[in-house]
Amino acid sequence: MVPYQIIILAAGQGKRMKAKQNKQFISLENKPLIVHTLDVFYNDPNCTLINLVINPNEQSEMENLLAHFKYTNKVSLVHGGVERQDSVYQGLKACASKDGVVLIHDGARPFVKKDSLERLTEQAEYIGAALLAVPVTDTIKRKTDSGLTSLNRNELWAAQTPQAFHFSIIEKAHEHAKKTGYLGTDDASLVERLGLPVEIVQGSYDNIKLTTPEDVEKAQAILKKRSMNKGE
Ligand SMILES: Nc1ccn([C@@H]2O[C@H](COP(=O)(O)OP(=O)(O)OP(=O)(O)O)[C@@H](O)[C@H]2O)c(=O)n1
Ligand SMILES: C[C@](O)(CO)[C@H](O)COP(=O)(O)O
Repeated sequence: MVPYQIIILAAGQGKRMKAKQNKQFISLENKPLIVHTLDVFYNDPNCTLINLVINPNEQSEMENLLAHFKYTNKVSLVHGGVERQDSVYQGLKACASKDGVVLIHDGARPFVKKDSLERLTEQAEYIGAALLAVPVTDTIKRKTDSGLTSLNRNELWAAQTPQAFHFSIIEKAHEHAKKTGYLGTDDASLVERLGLPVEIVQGSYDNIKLTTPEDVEKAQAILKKRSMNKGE
């Protein structure tokens, strides 16, 4: 059992979702998406602090939501930045402890499983950096001006979140990325650039990120499957 702090990112605009509001407020089985995500960590005794990174324009909406769903402790609101990486940086700066293991997670991934979390935090504590990922099932092509090449699928993994780090490692990785002007699409890539080891922990194909409208239907199907399994 590894105690951890977590940064949950909810400060994006959800443009690809094409919804009227930030996708974090989309209702799934009568609960906003971000509440499904928060519940996983709020109810985990190993989670000591949640820095929920938000868009400053949504401060009162988020405060109302936290009050309505009775998050009475361990959740703090932090203002995010323009890019995902800026939001993570703000979340790191707001962490109460600069020690131990810190997780970084997309608010738009509500289906992370408890056993994945346990394996992830153990690896992060041991190695220094770890992420959930699943083997790629499609054949991936690289297209450049000189034509197509096919990548070796046996070596390819689709990165997910949470990603977990010793605080000092991810802090250093973000400072280095800032200094060198590197903008990554995930946090593990910032640690890779320092030349430090990062371990993959196999996650679940259900740990989807809700990105496009089609993902809402997938999420509803996952929730339905879960409630049927509970009733067995
Ligand atoms: N400046 C940003 C950009 C993204 N995120 C968060 O990072 C997660 C992953 O990003 P993505 O799925 O791309 O969300 P959005 O940026 O909201 O979506 P889009 O790119 O379609 O606008 C989301 O939970 C999103 O809220 C964030 O906190 N701050
Ligand atoms: C971090 C991430 O979820 C790993 O798959 C992903 O890279 C986020 O990318 P996005 O473009 O911000 O959705």
